[in-house]
Amino acid sequence: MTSELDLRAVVLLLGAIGVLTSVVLLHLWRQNRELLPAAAWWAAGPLVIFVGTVLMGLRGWISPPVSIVLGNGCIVGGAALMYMGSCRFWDERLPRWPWVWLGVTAVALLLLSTVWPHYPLRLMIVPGLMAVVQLAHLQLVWRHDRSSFAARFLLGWIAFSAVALAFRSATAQLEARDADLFTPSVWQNIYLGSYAFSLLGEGIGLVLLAQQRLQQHIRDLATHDSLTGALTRAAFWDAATHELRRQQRSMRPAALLMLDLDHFKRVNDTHGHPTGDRVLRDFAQRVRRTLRATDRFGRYGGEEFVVLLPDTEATAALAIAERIRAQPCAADVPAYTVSIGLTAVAPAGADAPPGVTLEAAIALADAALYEAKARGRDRVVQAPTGTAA
Ligand SMILES: Nc1nc2c(ncn2[C@@H]2O[C@H](COP(=O)(O)OP(=O)(O)OP(=O)(O)O)[C@@H](O)[C@H]2O)c(=O)[nH]1
Repeated sequence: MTSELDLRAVVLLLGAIGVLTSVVLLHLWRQNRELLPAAAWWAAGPLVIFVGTVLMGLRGWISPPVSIVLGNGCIVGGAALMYMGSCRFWDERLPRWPWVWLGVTAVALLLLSTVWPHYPLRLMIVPGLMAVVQLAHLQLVWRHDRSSFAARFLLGWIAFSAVALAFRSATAQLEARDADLFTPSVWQNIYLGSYAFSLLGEGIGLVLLAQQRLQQHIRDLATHDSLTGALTRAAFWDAATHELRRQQRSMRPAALLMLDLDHFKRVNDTHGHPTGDRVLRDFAQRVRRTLRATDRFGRYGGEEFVVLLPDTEATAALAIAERIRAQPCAADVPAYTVSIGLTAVAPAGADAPPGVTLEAAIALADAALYEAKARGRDRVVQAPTGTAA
């Protein structure tokens, strides 16, 4: 088994896998620069690893410092770039000084090993350092996503490579001092084979992760209003109908709010349409700040919004509506006010009769909103209870 594999060819094959991965990731980045800046880092990683494998493949033809120090440096650096890509992907700070010191120490030890050849030492340092990078990467992905298929796939491959690298580092002392990367051994075959596979698996995992984010973005575009980020009318309708049925089945209360900015036409006419847009965005932020994650917030049309509050009694809903109304607006937009109509959607058998539909609830909240406008605006009006039939 030891002599059947040409290890130089395996190392170059590993680099070629890196290039393929890199081309796909680079393509993803070029198509979606704004959304996937991380893909540039991810693409750079395997490319740098490829350079490293070429430098190492040229061992014997180029000087040892270039082949050993730069080659190994590129391989560790490539893995670090992929890790940094994931930091960018989840908006985490890039790793700082401890990593620089670790890298500097490793380069110094590798330089030393070119004048004082000691293969086991080198073998301990390089896979050891890469295992540390992979463990950090593993921990990062684990913290952000361990439920999606893409993340699980990636986690599996990173874990596999971390184990292979740690194992190689731990068994380094079994090698002869004057051996080198291409000295055939069972461990070397297993190690290089595993690393090539894990690089491919990791690359596929990163592509899947990027694709998952793109899909999510497309889904968001279809269901969210691009100006305010609130659900579109159709998406709100679907979500709220589903939620309302659930509330009614489990006999829990809910409330519905219709919100309309006051004299919004005047804002547009006085300050211009772009300022009107900023007001709408500010208002949407104001509402979101007040709501819980389970509440549904949609743009019903123009400057009219709608909110469904599950598990909320009328008195609590009134307090929430008041909080939205009374919140100060941002300093960079003209002052504006809002009128809110509210209706309680009580469970069957309580205030409201069974089977209150979303349509009926909206009609009630809308009537209350009309009342709020008629009474002078900038206020919350609750629809009379027991009228949701
Ligand atoms: N800037 C901006 N304006 C919008 C948008 N959608 C609707 N509008 C404007 O919102 C205004 C709504 O005006 P009206 O329906 O008369 O209501 P209002 O002036 O708020 O008066 P009341 O509701 O009675 O207080 C119109 O001038 C629309 O052009 C938008 O996306 N951006």
